[in-house]
Amino acid sequence: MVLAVEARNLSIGYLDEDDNLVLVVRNASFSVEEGEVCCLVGESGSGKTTLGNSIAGVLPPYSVTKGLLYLFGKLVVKDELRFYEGVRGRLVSYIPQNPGSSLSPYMRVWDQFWRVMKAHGFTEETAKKKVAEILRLLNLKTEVLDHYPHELSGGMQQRVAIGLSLVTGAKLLVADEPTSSVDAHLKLQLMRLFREIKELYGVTIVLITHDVLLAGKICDKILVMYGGEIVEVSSAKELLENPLHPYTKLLTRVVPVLGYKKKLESIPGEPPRPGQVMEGCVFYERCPVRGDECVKTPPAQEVDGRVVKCWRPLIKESALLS
Ligand SMILES: Nc1ncnc2c1ncn2[C@@H]1O[C@H](COP(=O)(O)OP(=O)(O)OP(=O)(O)O)[C@@H](O)[C@H]1O
Repeated sequence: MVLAVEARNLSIGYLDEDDNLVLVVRNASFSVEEGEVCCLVGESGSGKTTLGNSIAGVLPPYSVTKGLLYLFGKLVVKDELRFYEGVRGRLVSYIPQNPGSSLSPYMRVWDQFWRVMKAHGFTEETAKKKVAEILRLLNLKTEVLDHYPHELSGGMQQRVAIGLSLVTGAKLLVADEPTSSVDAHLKLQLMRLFREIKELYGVTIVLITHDVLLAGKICDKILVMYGGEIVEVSSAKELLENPLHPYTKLLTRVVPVLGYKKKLESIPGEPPRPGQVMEGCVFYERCPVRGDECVKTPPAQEVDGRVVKCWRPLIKESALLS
């Protein structure tokens, strides 16, 4: 089994105006197998983008890293040292939050493909073939190649940007909230597209989303983040059918379901502030099943091949949560 991503005690932070280190990802240890579609889910500010950026090699230079990160066995983060040279584009491609805005407004679509592909050693003939294949997959007509991005709809721009991330042949795609700027119907289509991409090209995909139900529809594995920590890692099916962490359970109730009238609930209380020093469990303040032991930091424990960071995993449905 090849691991596309392996993180060991990875922490990431930024320096605040007083030069204090604010950790926004803490001690993340997880792996993503080659060919898996893995989603990072969690509320806004939980550290998903920062963790995704570390995998994609797009962390800002002023960020601070600790711990280890490997991509396909290649060490890319070793504490404060980073080794992304030759990795971005070749091993990993990044699709930003608003992919359309990553396109150059001054170049026709074909020129944008050609610029990238030329740099990766394609001839014009092989590039044209490859682009035609990718456009078919993305359900785009070849006419888009003659257009400037502003002449295309937002959804088309998004698919062009996804196409650009595929042409270099990277083995790992990281997409940050790729569905944030499209309507609910297109969301599912776009997420399914990622699955098709995985099936056709065998790439590993890391998707960042706050929508755990959407994640459940297309992912193999879900990592749930809360307050900078990974609190649960599970297969998508098991996580939705039987969430182990109380936070995961609550998270599945706050997302609207397309086509169903469902009363939405919110999770009472506020998530921790970035850098807030916490004793004990990171979810303590908002947890409906907390107990005395939760003032101590829970270890990441394995339950039936899943990982949960909680003293009181919901192995049985808790009466307090129903
Ligand atoms: N470049 C940066 N410089 C300083 N602080 C940052 C930077 N990027 C993110 N942060 C801070 O790190 C914390 C985690 O942010 P991050 O964007 O990783 O979370 P997220 O879960 O992806 O949230 P969202 O869904 O809103 O994007 C936030 O408090 C944010 O303000």
